[in-house]
Amino acid sequence: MWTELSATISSLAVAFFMFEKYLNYFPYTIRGYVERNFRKVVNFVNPYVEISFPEFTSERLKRSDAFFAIQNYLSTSSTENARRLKADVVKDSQSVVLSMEDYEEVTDVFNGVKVWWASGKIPPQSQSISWFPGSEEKRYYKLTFHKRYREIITKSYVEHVLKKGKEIEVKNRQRMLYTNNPSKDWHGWKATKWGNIVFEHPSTFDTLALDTAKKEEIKKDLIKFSKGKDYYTKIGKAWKRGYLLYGPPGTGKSSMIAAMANLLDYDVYDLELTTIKDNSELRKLLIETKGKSIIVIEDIDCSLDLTGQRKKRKEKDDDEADKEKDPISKKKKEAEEESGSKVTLSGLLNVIDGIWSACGGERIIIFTTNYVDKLDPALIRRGRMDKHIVMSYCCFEAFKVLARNYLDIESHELFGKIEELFVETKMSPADVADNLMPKSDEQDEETCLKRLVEALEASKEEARKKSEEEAVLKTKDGVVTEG
Ligand SMILES: Nc1ncnc2c1ncn2[C@@H]1O[C@H](COP(=O)(O)OP(=O)(O)OP(=O)(O)O)[C@@H](O)[C@H]1O
Ligand SMILES: [Mg+2]
Repeated sequence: MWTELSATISSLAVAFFMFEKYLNYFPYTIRGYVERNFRKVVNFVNPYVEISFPEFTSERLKRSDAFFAIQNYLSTSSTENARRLKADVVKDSQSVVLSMEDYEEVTDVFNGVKVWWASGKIPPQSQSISWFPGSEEKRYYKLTFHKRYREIITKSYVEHVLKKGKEIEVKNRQRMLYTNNPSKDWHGWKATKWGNIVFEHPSTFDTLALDTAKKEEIKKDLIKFSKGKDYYTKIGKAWKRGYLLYGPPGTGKSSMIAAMANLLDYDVYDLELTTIKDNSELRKLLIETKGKSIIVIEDIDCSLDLTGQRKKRKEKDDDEADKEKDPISKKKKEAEEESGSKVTLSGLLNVIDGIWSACGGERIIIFTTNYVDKLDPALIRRGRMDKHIVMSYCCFEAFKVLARNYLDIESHELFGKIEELFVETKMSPADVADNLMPKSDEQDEETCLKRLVEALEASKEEARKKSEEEAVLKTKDGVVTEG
């Protein structure tokens, strides 16, 4: 009896295999009918359940996130099992990610339950000629398991696969630096609002010359934020954080942004406000940004006249009536409006923490400026710009980081003199770095350090002269007023 039963099962398996394989050769009109009835018979004896995950969801153009998560998940297990693999080169040709070829099958075990994954594709139904090769093919993954484990597989296993797949995607993804395209280029074939290139800035917190305690504080703040999804939900706040970086030129504001992106593995969106026409365009741009990203507006004080906008508007209202009457000033006003950006302070505030800002989550917004006093207080209040970081002139501790990075030295006899000079002189880390950098093979550390000492002394002398001149001017002023 057993022999007979096993023979029946194997013939059924063979029949099923043949059926699946040759189904496509049936005439299209009767294919559905044959398949339906055959499946009825098979389902009666087949104890296995199948779930398929198609590449495209119902909206034809949107690729399914689940499909990619599964692809990534299977890339780890399939490399050991599958015989035919596909290779994808990621991270600037540095590593290869392998995934299953079409019609391959691999097994996986979850909590002692065995499942089968197979990949396949449905060939195009129509014989149309397409500009995009392969665009009509519909690929899918098929998960097969015993119906006894339906509960555990549909509830826990699928969730586990999607989660792990997303984690792998984050690890493998190439980070991007985006910048907004002018809105006149937003239309047409394949037009996108953001242009992108691979983000490869080498700056890290280790190479950043900054007070150690401050560096650690910023790092902790960033890591706490990146892990804070549940916390932000609990307190009812959008998962985003604003940083304001301010300080004189060359003090490392841009380098700090790159270091932050490298620490958290985030993409960077460099937002150029001057090319955005109005508030609604600004909002559209923001909606198109992805999570795990840093949105940067550099030199916010120069980007737009956001500083005095509120005040100006008030003044404007007063003499609006007079100007409207004058045709020349009306024309001028129109021309100004056409050429310039109409992004307003309130538009920007809305984007940072209005109702729209919550779309997506896990975003850091950074403003940089050289003149913090010029900014409207509303723009930088806590809650909008949660953390204000001042980047100041180089101190001795910051110098030691630069000396280690640029010259590979921890100490030198000139360090004592340099420490003294730093107390009295203001020099940006960019200038210090420039002096420390050997300009030819002949220049050793001694030469570079001496050059720095000379530069510091020159700067000290200059500062002394300047303060003397100011003192003279002040006394003169005093004499004049008294006189
Ligand atoms: N704190 C720093 N640590 C390490 N390198 C620095 C630091 N500050 C400046 N540099 C060096 O100086 C160069 C200029 O720095 P960066 O562009 O970050 O300055 P910035 O503050 O953004 O200046 P700006 O206000 O003009 O935009 C960088 O290439 C970097 O090598
Ligand atoms: Mg900069």
